[in-house]
Amino acid sequence: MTEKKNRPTGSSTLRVPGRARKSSATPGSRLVQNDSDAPQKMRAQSVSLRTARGRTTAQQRWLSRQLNDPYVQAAHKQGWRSRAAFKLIELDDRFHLIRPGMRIVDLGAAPGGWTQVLVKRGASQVVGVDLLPVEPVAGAEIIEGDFTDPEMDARLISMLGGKADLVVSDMAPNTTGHAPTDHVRIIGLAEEALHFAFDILAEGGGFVAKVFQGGSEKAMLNTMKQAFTQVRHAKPPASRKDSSELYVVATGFRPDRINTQTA
Ligand SMILES: C[S@@+](CC[C@H](N)C(=O)[O-])C[C@H]1O[C@@H](n2cnc3c(N)ncnc32)[C@H](O)[C@@H]1O
Repeated sequence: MTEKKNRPTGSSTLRVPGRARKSSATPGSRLVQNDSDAPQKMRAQSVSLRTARGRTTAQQRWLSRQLNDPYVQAAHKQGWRSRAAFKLIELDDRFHLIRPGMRIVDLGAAPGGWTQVLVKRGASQVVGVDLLPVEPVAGAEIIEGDFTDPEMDARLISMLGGKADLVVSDMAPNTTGHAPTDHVRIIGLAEEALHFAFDILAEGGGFVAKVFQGGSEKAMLNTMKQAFTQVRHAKPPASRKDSSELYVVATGFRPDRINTQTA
């Protein structure tokens, strides 16, 4: 198993309802919105005025965007816990990543939207982890904890009880508002996820991770190109246009191509 301390730092088209209708989905309702570009950004804008209802202007803006977001409304209607669920649905529709009977690890699972999709699309075993608590998802096991803890890999591997067919990571650190810092942080998480994938993936397995548009992930991409048959970038339609997030999708894991330098 790769030691964490040695690791580098660092469709069917979705039919969404029209934008006009108001939804009952508010931040207090069951649908939890924790995409990387949401409340953290709000917190970063610390200087803001409070409205008559006690919300900051940034909170007011976020709420208004939520209420007018067709994906938020569709998630609420269809029972997904996050609008992020649609990102995985769209990625899967395009790349055919999830197949019945698969064993899958879900990194950064809260509030559980991707986990729901994985189970719904037939995964036989789903193991997830998040810093935040996640309400149980039938058919999945989720640990509350930090994926970067040195013992977390072993815990996840033992819970899965065998090799994984797919590792997905939607992990996003709290954003600082300083793009280069945010980029380095998210790439650090994605690299950890990749090296974990090297430890746990079966031959032919797949890997999906959230990254931010930037440039410094070249080293990670080169490593991935050695270890997988195909590596592509994708920005699913559900990913907000004003967010620099995108996903790297690697398929056809080739364990024989992993050498000590790569791992
Ligand atoms: C965008 S959300 C994931 C949304 C999820 N895919 C869904 O559909 O519901 C990103 C998550 O990454 C988690 N995260 C960030 N850093 C983490 C870490 N070091 N270990 C575990 N989870 C982490 C955050 O707590 C957050 O819940």
